[in-house]
Amino acid sequence: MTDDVLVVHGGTPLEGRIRVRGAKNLVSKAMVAALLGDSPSRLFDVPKIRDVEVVRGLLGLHGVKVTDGTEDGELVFDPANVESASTDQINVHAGSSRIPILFCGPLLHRLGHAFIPDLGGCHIGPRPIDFHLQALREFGATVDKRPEGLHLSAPNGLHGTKFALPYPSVGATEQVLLTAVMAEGVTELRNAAVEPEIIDLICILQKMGAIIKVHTDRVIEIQGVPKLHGYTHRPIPDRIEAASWAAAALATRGHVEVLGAQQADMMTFLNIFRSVGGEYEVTDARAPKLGDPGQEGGIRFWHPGGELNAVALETDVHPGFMTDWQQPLVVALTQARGLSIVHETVYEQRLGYTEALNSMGANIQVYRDCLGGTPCRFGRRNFKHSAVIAGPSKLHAADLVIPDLRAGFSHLIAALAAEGTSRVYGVDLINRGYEDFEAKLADLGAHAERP
Ligand SMILES: CC(=O)N[C@H]1[C@@H](OP(=O)(O)OP(=O)(O)OC[C@H]2O[C@@H](n3ccc(=O)[nH]c3=O)[C@H](O)[C@@H]2O)O[C@H](CO)[C@@H](O)[C@@H]1O
Ligand SMILES: C=C(OP(=O)(O)O)C(=O)O
Repeated sequence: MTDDVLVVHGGTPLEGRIRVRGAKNLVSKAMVAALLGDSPSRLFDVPKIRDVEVVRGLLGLHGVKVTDGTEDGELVFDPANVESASTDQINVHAGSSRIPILFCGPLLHRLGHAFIPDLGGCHIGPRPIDFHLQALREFGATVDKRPEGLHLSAPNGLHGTKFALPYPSVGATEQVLLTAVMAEGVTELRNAAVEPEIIDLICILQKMGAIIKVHTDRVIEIQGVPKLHGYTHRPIPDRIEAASWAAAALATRGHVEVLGAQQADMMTFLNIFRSVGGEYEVTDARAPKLGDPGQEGGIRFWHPGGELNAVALETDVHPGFMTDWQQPLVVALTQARGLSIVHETVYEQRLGYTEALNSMGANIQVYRDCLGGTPCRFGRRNFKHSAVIAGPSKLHAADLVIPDLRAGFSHLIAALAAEGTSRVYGVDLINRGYEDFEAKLADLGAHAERP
């Protein structure tokens, strides 16, 4: 752990321009979808992040030939040899990723069986997969959960089903989509997740030949088809990374332009950003400002000076305030005057990082109560899932250890906003979801270096 540390000299506003590429929470699923095609697929703007490396490795173990395309960030997937791949290597740990669970449907369609190693991902709650397993069984698969992972089989193929999610789980919705598209007959999914990344995955599957209807009130209907072909796709940009840099601009009283950021995917964040007192300008390549014909699309975020305002926010499924936006933004809330309230309703244990912020001088109290407009699944279940942030607090440097991906970025922002020199340990974890973040910090004028 000693070499995995970043020395951060705080107190300098971040100023400059960075670019976000394909969304971490879509690109990895698009890669899995390529397994379903009977011809090659091309995916553009793939960020160089750990989650992509893990899925690229797993695809390779399953016989998919993954090569770099001609454009920077382009990957080409050739699934021709999946049936002949030897799968004895598959007991590889999923590492840091949650994606392996999404291989179930595609492998069952291609091979009639599958082994899925245990899952990684952020430690922000139990993160059960009961909805996934229930759905797979409803499609006709047998699922045997063992200590080393999941053993699945569907010798007679998979058939469509009617399935209602108890909670609009993103992963479980993707599990159903990736399985239903080639199942025999129609599948109706109720209470589905409808995040932008889900809709983009549906666009990819539709390009491949799938028939998917997105009805109102979170109902998705999939007509199974016997075969799918490859796709060519440029994914939606990473709205979580964009929001993370926006929060960094606010916390350090800086000005950051995020090229590639898309307003439509970030509207709830933009509303909160403005309510806190941040300023932003959407730049649209299709509607360039007068006199700036060559303008690229993106969003400029800046701290206008003066004080920030405390706000009350509740994380929720889309179109609510995304849970992954919460951790970076809270650092900016420590700088706002008054009492801010955060009610985290998606994950049970996503506020642990606030202890580190308190060790830097922040004033954050966490509660088991639902401190929000709507009671959530965690009320009276002993989970500290609400926080009150009193500000403004002057942050001072500290030694920090990163517990998970977004808390990692939150610690980075806090170190940048604090006075003095902090040491952020376990910083490599940030590479799981933020491409070239150290280079981006340098581009934005941050004073941070490896010892
Ligand atoms: C790789 C990826 O895309 N990760 C995202 C995905 O995670 P992921 O797909 O794991 O998130 P889910 O939406 O499934 O999980 C949210 C909640 O659903 C419940 N649940 C989920 C599945 C299940 O089988 N049983 C169950 O009870 C849990 O309470 C969990 O806390 O969506 C989350 C919510 O937008 C994001 O924070 C993650 O960044
Ligand atoms: C929770 C996250 O990712 P994962 O689901 O991959 O752990 C995240 O991206 O904030």
